[in-house]
Amino acid sequence: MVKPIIAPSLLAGDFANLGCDCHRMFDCGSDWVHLDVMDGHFVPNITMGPPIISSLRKSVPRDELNPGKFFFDCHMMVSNPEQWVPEIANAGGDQYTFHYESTKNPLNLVKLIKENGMKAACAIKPGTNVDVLFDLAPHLDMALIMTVEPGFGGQKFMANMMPKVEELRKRFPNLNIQVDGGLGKGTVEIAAEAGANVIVAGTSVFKATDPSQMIEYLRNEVQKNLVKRGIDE
Ligand SMILES: O=C(CO)[C@H](O)[C@H](O)COP(=O)(O)O
Repeated sequence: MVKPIIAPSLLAGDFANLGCDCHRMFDCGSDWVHLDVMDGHFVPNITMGPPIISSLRKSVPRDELNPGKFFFDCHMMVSNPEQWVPEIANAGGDQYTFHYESTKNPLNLVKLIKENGMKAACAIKPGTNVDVLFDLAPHLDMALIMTVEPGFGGQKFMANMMPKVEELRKRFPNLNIQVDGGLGKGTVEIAAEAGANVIVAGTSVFKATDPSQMIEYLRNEVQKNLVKRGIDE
């Protein structure tokens, strides 16, 4: 059974005020915040790394009574993802999403992430076949189907990625399936219908007049479809 999880991407926030934006998103009802780590090598952009995540964690400490709260979902768009696992764990990351395309041994990497106390997730770029996730999925806490080429916010949602989501959902009814890129009103409906339950949304949430309403809208769209499939928690 899965539930709707809405993860605003701080990539669309104000980089001079990331701590405030992080608090604002949780105050607006987000389940997670999505932190896009880019190294300028795996993708043609550079964003944040362990020092910023560590500062954000100090600004938004974990709630010991509610361990799932204030969840940092770290999307590692980096070459050599093995290198950063301990640092992201020490910085306060809760989930480590590596790219399938960036590692030679995904299963070993999953083990390393779990040994470091984080949840393990694997992402695939638009050009990567979903089949690569079938053997790995039973070991994962989440799979991420990219709906844009990774690297930049504000791009157009690729609806032709939905067969990947459908195929994964058919095979793994209890897996968290995340979509990332171009999600908002008009596209979340398509992703939710395909079976996605974890929605990353940067531009649509940060540019909304009322981010709380947008987060609620995204959550309702996912919930409706999970109920339809009979897999809601
Ligand atoms: O991973 C990303 C880019 O690589 C971002 O998380 C993603 O693009 C979200 O931004 P938006 O909702 O504005 O499309």
